[in-house]
Amino acid sequence: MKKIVIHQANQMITMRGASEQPKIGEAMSDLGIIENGSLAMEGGKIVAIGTKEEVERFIVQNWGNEDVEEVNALGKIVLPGFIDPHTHLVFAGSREYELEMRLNGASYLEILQAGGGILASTRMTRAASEAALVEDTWSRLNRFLLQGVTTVEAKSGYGLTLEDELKQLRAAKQLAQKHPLDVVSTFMGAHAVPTEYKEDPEAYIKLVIEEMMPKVAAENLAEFCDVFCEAGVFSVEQSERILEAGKKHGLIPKVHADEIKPLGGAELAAKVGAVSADHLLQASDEGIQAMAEAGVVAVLLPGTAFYLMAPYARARDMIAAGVPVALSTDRNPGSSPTESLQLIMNLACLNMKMTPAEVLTATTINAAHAIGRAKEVGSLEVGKAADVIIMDAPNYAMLQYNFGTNFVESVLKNGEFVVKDGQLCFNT
Ligand SMILES: N=CN[C@@H](CCC(=O)O)C(=O)O
Ligand SMILES: [Zn+2]
Repeated sequence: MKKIVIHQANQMITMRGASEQPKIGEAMSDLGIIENGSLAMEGGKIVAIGTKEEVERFIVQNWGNEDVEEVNALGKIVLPGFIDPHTHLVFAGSREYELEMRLNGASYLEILQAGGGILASTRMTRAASEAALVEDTWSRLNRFLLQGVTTVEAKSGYGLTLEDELKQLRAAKQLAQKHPLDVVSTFMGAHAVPTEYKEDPEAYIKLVIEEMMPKVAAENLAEFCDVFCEAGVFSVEQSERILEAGKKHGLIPKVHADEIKPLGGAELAAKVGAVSADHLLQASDEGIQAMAEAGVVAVLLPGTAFYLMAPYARARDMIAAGVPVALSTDRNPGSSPTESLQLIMNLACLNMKMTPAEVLTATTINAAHAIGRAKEVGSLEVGKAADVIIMDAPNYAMLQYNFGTNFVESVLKNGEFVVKDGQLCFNT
């Protein structure tokens, strides 16, 4: 089994100690940094981590003279692979013309209500084959990997018929099997009411609950169920029904909550026991409190606020209230067309006043909690997957001092190099 050791990082950012519960409050600033730290991996897992001396001792005692690939990280930082817990990854086509419509005054919801937005991507995705979706998405995953993202969540929701939702989820499953990046799927049949059900949204909800969910569960195509709980899309009451039905099929709830209008999505997430509530630009004080009490992770998406020119979520109030905060790109073709999680961290820092330390917690261990993967990834600890980033920066504060810069030099996924010297280097 392949053995690799990374020697002497300026800062080895471990994120240790939060695999059971996400980090909240001040703990979000504790990165578990080991100065001059080293890391040994074997068989895809981390087998030793500590100071240079501690890891050298491990190697002498356990590996003797066996072949070891040695990587020098002197002057660099090493951290867990980033996790992006909210994307609409699999879709066909693009909507560049909408940017100009929005610049001329049309709102995101107006475009959707006129049959554009999500519904435009739905038309293009319906027309695409599963193979074409896999091919289109492949390059997006590559761009994520080049940015240091090693696990990504992916929602359906551009099919909106039984067959097209299954097609999107099957494409995600193929990608999970073929691409080195881990893809974790969420069923989001309730992303919009498709045009053909405009006059009878209840009939569409029936289709989602009675036909889509059983098939998604039977084919084991998703772990989570998400709903766009928004004015003019799905009401709080409809969202609750959908999420409760999902639970009966073993699908863990997530909510697109309080994105554009303060509807009560945060409160709903707490009520149904959602693992996360996402967006939250308009979340109420009561909603934030309810999330803190129920331990719902707030997945904040500052790229969407930036791109929709909307007010940012109140990250500071959430952290003060004890809500675990995670960050994500919300990669999608309408409200956040980017794979740059590092830019998202810059936006979170400068526009939501999250500190350089907090944004790293929010994109590693807390993001892992938002998709139920915190026991496997999100921190550098013995026994966890060797998903590791080496960044060409002397300390983590550099990542937020600069903006729009990709500091990733190398990425290891399950103990194998997938990016080296800034270039993809995996075989499929
Ligand atoms: N708000 C709903 N869904 C996506 C946008 C999808 C789209 O515009 O295609 C989001 O999370 O921002
Ligand atoms: Zn979304």
